[in-house]
Amino acid sequence: MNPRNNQSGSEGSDHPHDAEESDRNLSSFSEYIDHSKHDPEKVVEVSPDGRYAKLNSVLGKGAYKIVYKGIDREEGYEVAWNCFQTTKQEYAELSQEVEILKRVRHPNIINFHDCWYSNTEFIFITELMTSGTLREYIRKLQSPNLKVVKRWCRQILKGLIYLHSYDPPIIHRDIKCDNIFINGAHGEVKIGDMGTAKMKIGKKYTVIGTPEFMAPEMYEEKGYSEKVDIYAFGMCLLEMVTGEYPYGECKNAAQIYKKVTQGLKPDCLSKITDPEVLSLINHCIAPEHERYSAQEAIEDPFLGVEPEVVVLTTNEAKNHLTLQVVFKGMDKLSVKFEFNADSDTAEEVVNEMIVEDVLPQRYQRIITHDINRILRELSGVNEKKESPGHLTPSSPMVQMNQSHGNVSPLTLDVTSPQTPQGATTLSRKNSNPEYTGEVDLPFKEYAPDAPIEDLVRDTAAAYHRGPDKANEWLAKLKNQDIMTVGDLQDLQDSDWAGFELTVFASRALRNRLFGKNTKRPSTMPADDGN
Ligand SMILES: Nc1ncnc2c1ncn2[C@@H]1O[C@H](COP(=O)(O)OP(=O)(O)OP(=O)(O)O)[C@@H](O)[C@H]1O
Repeated sequence: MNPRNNQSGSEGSDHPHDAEESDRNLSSFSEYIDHSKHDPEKVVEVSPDGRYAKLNSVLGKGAYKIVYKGIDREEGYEVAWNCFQTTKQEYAELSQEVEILKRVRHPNIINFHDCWYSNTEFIFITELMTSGTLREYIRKLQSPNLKVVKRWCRQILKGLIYLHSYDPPIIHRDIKCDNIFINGAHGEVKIGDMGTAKMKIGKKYTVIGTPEFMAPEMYEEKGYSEKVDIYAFGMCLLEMVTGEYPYGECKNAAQIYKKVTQGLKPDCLSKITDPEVLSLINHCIAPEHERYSAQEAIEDPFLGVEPEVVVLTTNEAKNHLTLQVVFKGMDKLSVKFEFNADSDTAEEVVNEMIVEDVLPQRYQRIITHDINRILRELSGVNEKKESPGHLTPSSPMVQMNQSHGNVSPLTLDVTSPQTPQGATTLSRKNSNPEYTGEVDLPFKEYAPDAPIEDLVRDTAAAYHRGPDKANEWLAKLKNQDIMTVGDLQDLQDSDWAGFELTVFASRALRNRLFGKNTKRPSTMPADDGN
C-alpha cells in the first residue's frame, strides 16, 4: 500500500503535491499517472471512518455487484470491498438485515464487517477469500475426489446449520457453487454472498435465486422455508461430483422452470454411480416435506459423521464409567453419560437414549457395539492388572482419566443434535451461542413442598425434552403418589426403580435434584469430584 495515497474519500487521490514528490522518482508526471492507474495497490477510496481502504484491484464482478480488494487499516488485513448499486431508500430499508449480518459469525460463513452508503452505492466490507469460488475449483480439478467433496459438504452444511439455527432461521436463498468460496492453503470453505438476497428482492428482479438451484416452492410464490437452501446444496453436490451445471440441458430459465415444477430431475443426476452420493442428493432435492434439514444432511452416511464412544473417567474398580459419544466430523457434538458396569447393559442404556431422543436410532448398533468393546477391554485390563504394559496408544483406555473412588451415577450431560430452544426474534435456537457442546446443569434448590411439576418441567426443559416427555415422567411419578419435590428427596436409591422411568429420565431428575458434586442422599456413593 502506498501511504501517499491514503487520503480520506479520495477517488484517485492524485494531489498535485504527490505528483511533485513523485517527479523525483519518475521520469514524467504522465508516466506516474499511467503507472498509478494500473497499480493494484493504489488506494482509490477510503471508508467514512477511515478504517477501510479500497484498492485499485477488482476481485470479480457479478450480476449485481463489483468486488474490489481492500485493506482494513486498523487490523492490517486484506478485505473484500463490495459495491452494490442501490437507492438510499432501499439502503435504509435494509438496516435491519444489516444488523443481522453483522451478528452472523461462523467459521464457514464469510464475515460481514461494516457497511455504509455512498454515491448511489451500498458499500460493504467482508472477509476476503483468496482462492476463488467452489465453481472455479471444480472446473480446475475436473472431478474432485470424494474425500475432498465430503470435506466441502461438511463445511457448507455446518454453515447452514448455523444460519438455520437462528429463530427465525436465516435463509441464504442463493446457495450455489459460485457463492461458496475457498481459502486455498487449508481448503477452508465459506458461504458468501450473504444477505444480498433481500437486496435483490428490493431491486425487483424477477428471479431471486439462480434458476438451476431454486427449489420448486420458490417458483410457486406460496412462501418457503430454510429448506430451499438444502435443495440448493443438493444441486451444488451434484455439480461437485459431475462437474456439470445442473439442468445444463435446458436452454433458458423458462425450460428449467418447466422441468423443476414438473418434478423432473436434472439429466446429470443419472451420471452418478455412487449410491451414497445419489441417496444424499435425492434426500436434499426431495419435495419440501420430505427433504433433509441441514442437520440430517450432515448426519447422512455419505458424510460419515460416525459416532465413537470414548471413556472419560473411571473408578479404580472400573465399574463406574463416564462415557461420551462423540460424533466425528461434528465439532463439539457429544452425549456424555454415566455407566455402571454392574447394573447397566450397553443395549439398555443405548436403547433408552434412543427412546428419549438423545441419540438417533440409526446409531444404535454402532454405539452399543462400541460400549461393549470398551467393557470387554476394561475387563481385560482388570484381568491383566498385574501387567498393564499391554495398552496401545489407540486403546480407549489411553484416553481415560483415572479417578479414585466412585463416579456419581447421577451425572448426565447431553448435547443432542436436536436441541431446539425457542427464543426471541433473533436468538440462536441452541442455548449456547458458541455451540460449545455439553450442557452442564447445576442442581437447583427446590422447597420440599414445591409441586413435583416444577422439578419435572424444569428438568425436561433443561435437557431439551418437550412437554410430552415431561407429562410422561409426571404421570409415572404421580402414579406412585409423588406430589411434591420433598416426596422425592426422602427416597432411597432403590425406590427410584419403582417409578418405571427410563434410566435417562431418572438420572436427569436426580442430577437436577441432587447435583453432580453437591447434595446427594446418604445411600449414594461418595463423590470423588468427577
Ligand atoms: N469475499 C470475497 N473474496 C474474494 N472474492 C470475492 C468475494 N466476494 C466476491 N468475490 C468475487 O467477486 C465476484 C462477484 O461476486 P458475486 O458473485 O458475489 O456477485 P453477485 O453480483 O452478488 O453475484 P451473482 O451474479 O451470483 O448474483 C465473485 O465471483 C468473486 O470472484
